[in-house]
Parts: sequence; structure tokens; C-alpha cells
Amino acid sequence: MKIAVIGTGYVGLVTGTCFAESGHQVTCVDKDPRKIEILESGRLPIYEPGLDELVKRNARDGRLAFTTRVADAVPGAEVIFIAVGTPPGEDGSADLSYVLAAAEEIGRALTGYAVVVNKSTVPVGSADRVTAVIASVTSEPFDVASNPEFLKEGAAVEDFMKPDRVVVGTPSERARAVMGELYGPFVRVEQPILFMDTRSAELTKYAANAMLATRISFMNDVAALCERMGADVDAVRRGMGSDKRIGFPFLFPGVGYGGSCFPKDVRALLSMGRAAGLDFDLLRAVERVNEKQKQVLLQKAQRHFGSLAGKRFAVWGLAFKPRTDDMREAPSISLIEGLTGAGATVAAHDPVASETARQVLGPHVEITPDAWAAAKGADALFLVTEWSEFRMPDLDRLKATLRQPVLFDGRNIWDAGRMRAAGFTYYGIGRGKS
Ligand SMILES: NC(=O)C1=CN([C@@H]2O[C@H](COP(=O)(O)OP(=O)(O)OC[C@H]3O[C@@H](n4cnc5c(N)ncnc54)[C@H](O)[C@@H]3O)[C@@H](O)[C@H]2O)C=CC1
Ligand SMILES: O=C(O)[C@H]1O[C@H](OP(=O)(O)OP(=O)(O)OC[C@H]2O[C@@H](n3ccc(=O)[nH]c3=O)[C@H](O)[C@@H]2O)[C@H](O)[C@@H](O)[C@@H]1O
Repeated sequence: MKIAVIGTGYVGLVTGTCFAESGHQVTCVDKDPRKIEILESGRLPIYEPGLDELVKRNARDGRLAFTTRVADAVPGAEVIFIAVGTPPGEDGSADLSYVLAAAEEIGRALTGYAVVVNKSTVPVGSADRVTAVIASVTSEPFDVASNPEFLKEGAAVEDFMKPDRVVVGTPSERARAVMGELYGPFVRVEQPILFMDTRSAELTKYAANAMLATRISFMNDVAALCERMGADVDAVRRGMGSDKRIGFPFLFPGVGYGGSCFPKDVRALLSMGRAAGLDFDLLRAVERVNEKQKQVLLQKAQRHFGSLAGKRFAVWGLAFKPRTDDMREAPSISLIEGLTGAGATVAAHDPVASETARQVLGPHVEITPDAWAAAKGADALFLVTEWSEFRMPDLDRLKATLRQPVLFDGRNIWDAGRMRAAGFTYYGIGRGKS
């Protein structure tokens, strides 16, 4: 099939590349000429494990092309994906302007029947608005489908290639057939394509993200309770997750969820609820707990040191999660702002996100080329993102490098007993009284 993908961010680039990998002819469009220039030169504008190899191979073999012009990609395409951003507006509701602008450009470029697929995360009812915009600028036949994306950054290719499910919302039999053919190679009987109406598909995406965020906030509050009651959240988590009805994923307490989606999608769902006359109390609490959680390490440091003024702190891990360079709503930002706001200086290291972090954090935060340089002379070390390379540091070297052997482990990746036995003062999240 001939496919066009509008937007080459995490979702668009992965979608386009994975369809090209399965044999389709794909053109990816981005209005940002810098991104297209980078892609055409064989590099990637984002860090996503395994993606660069696939992009290079499919571009070389002529199945994947890039352009800045929607009008170059749409004519003749049977399926056109919209994968542009839907950032939060002032009141938390999703800003649909990029999606509608892309829809209009698509409409103007249509040359015959196509399925226009909305992959961006959009409020319920958006498919109707996309349909209206396209119909207002073309008389060509088309259908609109909602096909929310569930990939995780850092594992995006794997998630796309082997999805737990594919959700497709459309009333059109013809569009269902096209989408069935497209996704057939990616699914099996037990990982089905779930066809439904567009509104249900749009809501499924928000409800799934909100449920995952709820699990995390729930566990962060359980962790807080563990600290007050002298219980160990790791044991509690294992005990809970072993129940098949609960399961293990997304039960890790930490420094709060971040990233480009959970925070914005929780807010957007709350806003949708408000507009529909529903006060989604549970979700408001999820968000409140998350904001509180982002302060947890700062509060532990304040309790330990009293005043933070004049202290030097090291931070390991800046991206909102490992295996990505994405800093959007990263919990490291709140921590570092809290530390520097209290008069401390910060030196930080991230294996991949240093460049994006520098732009977000500004010049007053020292970004070091390796983890040890950040730790040198620090009064304490904060572990914020659980990159694999931080898991087993040389403890003798760490003790000799830090000015004071104090550890704040925001992801519970270190063995508390081992750290204490090695002479560190160790603080985790929900690991007994602290
Ligand atoms: N990042 C993620 O892991 C996931 C994101 N989503 C959703 O997918 C959507 C896209 O997210 P990301 O890929 O992270 O966004 P992004 O911000 O990384 O990329 C969006 C791209 O679209 C381009 N763009 C905007 N308007 C355009 C137009 N009219 N023509 C051509 N290009 C245009 C922008 O220049 C940008 O490069 C959002 O709605 C997001 O909520 C869904 C699942 C996972
Ligand atoms: O809509 C989206 O954009 C995507 O949002 C999340 O994916 P992502 O944000 O890439 O990363 P996650 O692995 O879900 O992590 C999100 C945040 O939650 C935190 N987290 C995750 C799991 C956990 O147990 N505890 C926890 O604190 C992570 O550290 C991170 O800050 C969802 O997992 C994807 O299914 C969804 O497609």
C-alpha cells in the first residue's frame, strides 16, 4: 500500500518506519525542515532504540521517503496517518489545532479515495471534527478512522511491531477492510484488532493512560504509607502483583510519572469530564498525588540536611524514563528546580538526554559528560532515572568520589542493605521508616 504519515515525532516516525518495514511504500511528512534534513541525511531527530537501523534500511531500499510538504505525500496514498502533537491548552484540554491544520492540508491534497487515520491522542468527538474539516475543502471520497497509539518511548519499535492490541474506530466497512489488511501482519488471534465506533476508540486511549497513571499514583501513596508504618513497598508490590487480577506492570513507586503523555492525558481527560458535567474525583487525586511525589526526594533531602543552601548535589538520570532523550515533564526538572531554588548547586548526568536537558534546565545546571564527574565532591547523590548503567556502581569509588556518602534513590534500584553495609546513608521510596 502507499501510505503517508503526517508528523515525524516519536509516533509518526515509528509508525511510518514499521509500515515500511512490513513492505509498504511510506512517505513521512514534517513541517519542521530541520527534522526532514536530519532524516534525509540518515540520522534521527529523536533517540529511540533500534529505530535508526530500521529507518536507514527502509530509506536505502526505497520504501521510506521524507518531505516537508503534505501535498507531496498525499496524492495516491491509500492511507494517511495524522501523528502530530496534541499539547495541553491553558485549561488542560488537548489542543487540536495541529490535527485540524493537518486534516485541512490532507483534504486539499486528496486525489481519490483514502482512509485518513487519526493516530494522535485526541478528545472524544475529534474524528467528527476532522471529517468536517476535510469535507469542507474536498469533494474526493474519504473515510476517517481513529487508531490511537499505545507505544512506550524507549520500547517504541517493539511495542509497535508486537502490539497487545490494535484499536480501530470507524463506522466505514471499507475503512475497516483497509485497516485490517494493514495491521494483519502485526497481530495474532490473541492480540486482536478491536474494531469499534470512533468515540469509543478515542476514549479508550485516554482511559488506558489514566488507568496506568492511577496505578502509579496508588503505589506512590502505598509507598508513603510504608514509610510511616515501617513496611517495605517492594515486598508489598510483589505480594500485590502476584495476584493475577492485579498483575505486576506499572506498580513501581518512584519520583512521579512524567513524559509527554500521562500528565497531559490525565489533565485532558479531567477537562473532558468537566465539559461533560462529570467531576472525575479519582483522577484529580491521581494528579495531586503525582505533583506531591515529584517533591518527595527534595523533602527527604531537606529533612536530612536541614538547609540545602551552599550544598552541591549530583543527579544521575534526567530523562523522564530510561532509553529515551525525552525531557517533557521529567520529574528531574522539579527536583533540580527545588534544589537550586533552595540555594544548592547541581551537577547532573544522563547517558542520552544531556543535550535536551541542557536546553530545558538552562546554563545554571552543570551537565557532565559522565556520571562520576557529576558525583565528584557532591554532598549527596540523587538517582532519578533508572538507566541500567547506574544499577551497580563501584561502591568504593562512589564513596571516594562523593563528599558525603548520602544516597537518595528515587527508583529503588539499589539494595538498601548493601548500601548501608557499605557505609552509605540510604533513602529509597517506601522502604521502611525513614
Ligand atoms: N510520544 C509517545 O510516546 C506517544 C504519543 N502519542 C500521541 O501521539 C501524538 C504525537 O506525539 P509525538 O510523536 O510524541 O509528538 P512530537 O511532538 O514528537 O511530534 C509531532 C510532529 O508533528 C509535526 N507537525 C505538526 N503539525 C504538522 C503538520 N501540519 N504537517 C507536518 N508535520 C506537522 C511537528 O513538527 C512534530 O515534529 C500526540 O497526540 C501524543 O499524545 C501516543 C502514544 C505514544
Ligand atoms: O500515550 C503515550 O504517549 C504513552 O504513554 C505511556 O508511555 P511512556 O510515557 O512512553 O512511558 P511509560 O513507560 O508508560 O512511563 C511513563 C512514566 O511513568 C513512570 N512509571 C512507569 C511505570 C511504573 O511502574 N512507575 C512509574 O513511575 C515512568 O518512570 C515515566 O515517568 C504508556 O505506557 C503508553 O502505552 C502510551 O502509548
